[in-house]
Amino acid sequence: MLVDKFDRKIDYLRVSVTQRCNFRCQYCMPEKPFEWTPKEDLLSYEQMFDFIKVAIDKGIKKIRITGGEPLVRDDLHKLISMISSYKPDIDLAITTNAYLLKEQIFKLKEAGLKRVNISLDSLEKETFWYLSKRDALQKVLDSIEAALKAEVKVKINSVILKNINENEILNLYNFAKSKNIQIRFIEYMENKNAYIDLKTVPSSQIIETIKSKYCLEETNLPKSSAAKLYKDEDGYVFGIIEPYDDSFCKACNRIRLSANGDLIPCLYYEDSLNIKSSLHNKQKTENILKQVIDNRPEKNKWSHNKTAENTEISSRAFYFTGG
Ligand SMILES: Nc1nc2c(ncn2[C@@H]2O[C@H](COP(=O)(O)OP(=O)(O)OP(=O)(O)O)[C@@H](O)[C@H]2O)c(=O)[nH]1
Ligand SMILES: C[S@@+](CC[C@H](N)C(=O)[O-])C[C@H]1O[C@@H](n2cnc3c(N)ncnc32)[C@H](O)[C@@H]1O
Ligand code: SF4
Ligand code: SF4
Repeated sequence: MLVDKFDRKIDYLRVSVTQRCNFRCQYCMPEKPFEWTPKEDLLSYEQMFDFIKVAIDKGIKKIRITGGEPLVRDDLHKLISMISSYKPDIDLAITTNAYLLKEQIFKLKEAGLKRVNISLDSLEKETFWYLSKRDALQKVLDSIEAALKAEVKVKINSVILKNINENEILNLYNFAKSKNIQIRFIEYMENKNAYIDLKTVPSSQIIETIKSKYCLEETNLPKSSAAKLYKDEDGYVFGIIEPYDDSFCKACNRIRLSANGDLIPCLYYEDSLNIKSSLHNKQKTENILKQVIDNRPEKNKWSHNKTAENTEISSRAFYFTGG
């Protein structure tokens, strides 16, 4: 079992398989090209799997494949299949913008994928384009249908931004509710790769907006993710993710592997150790894993510094860490 020095059990690994993406979401990536890690520095699937086996043997029970956009690697089903053959009962999921999901979902499901979290920030064609710089809404909606048809468990993630899609909170809510999909609204997290004029919509405003139509209560459902869960009067459950809040750090169970082999102890700290050169040696890989877990901070950097002039802006790119 993997336990850090704050007595938190680590059983969730997020693996980023690429930094590249077919979208340019304003809150995540600059529009102009920038430097990617050279191809030769990226891990192959075999190398990722070498690490994943060690992690599973040490107690990892949930693996999420992310990116960049994981489905730009159109052979992703191969990695899914390696993991699922090694540990069939693992909670195996991906986080995706879903642009390429419809054509891959059956292969992925067959390979052992159990869940998919889909990013969907707008149901309006123009706003979708404005946010992601791609005319892709219909393809994403078709992919959602395809995933439901394939009977893969779906969640939706929506980042809500001031004056951009804050008017769509209820539409997104009703859309997800009508399909019985859990939606999680995410507070925008400032970072150096995002467009500068973006402003977050606080979770309190999101809740108030939903309360204007529905009666809500906070739930006592078991929490395995960063989301606070609420239930409306019809029993529909949705979530709010407040990245600046540190309350879920107390139960944080996750570490991250980047596409170039950086093992990252916490989303909000710059520290990491690269495992690439150790992968041929199981003992060395285990040692690095242990070191990274020993190095996990108690909580995120912004815990006591939430006012504007004190707040640090993360220079870590979401498309690098996988979110
Ligand atoms: N602060 C913080 N935010 C996180 C962390 N992990 C995920 N998030 C945020 O939650 C968002 C959604 O994450 P997902 O990729 O859907 O994964 P998840 O929430 O673990 O998904 P489930 O396994 O379905 O609960 C990410 O984009 C991040 O904004 C974390 O460790 N710390
Ligand atoms: C980095 S993306 C990678 C996976 C995939 N490309 C996708 O968009 O779902 C993972 C998650 O991070 C979220 N994200 C990216 N930048 C963010 C930011 N600045 N603040 C909050 N969430 C962010 C996205 O909305 C997405 O749900
Ligand atoms: S949030 Fe996901 S889809 Fe959007 S640019 Fe970042 S990696 Fe790509
Ligand atoms: S901020 Fe760090 S410690 Fe807190 S939940 Fe995220 S990864 Fe875990």
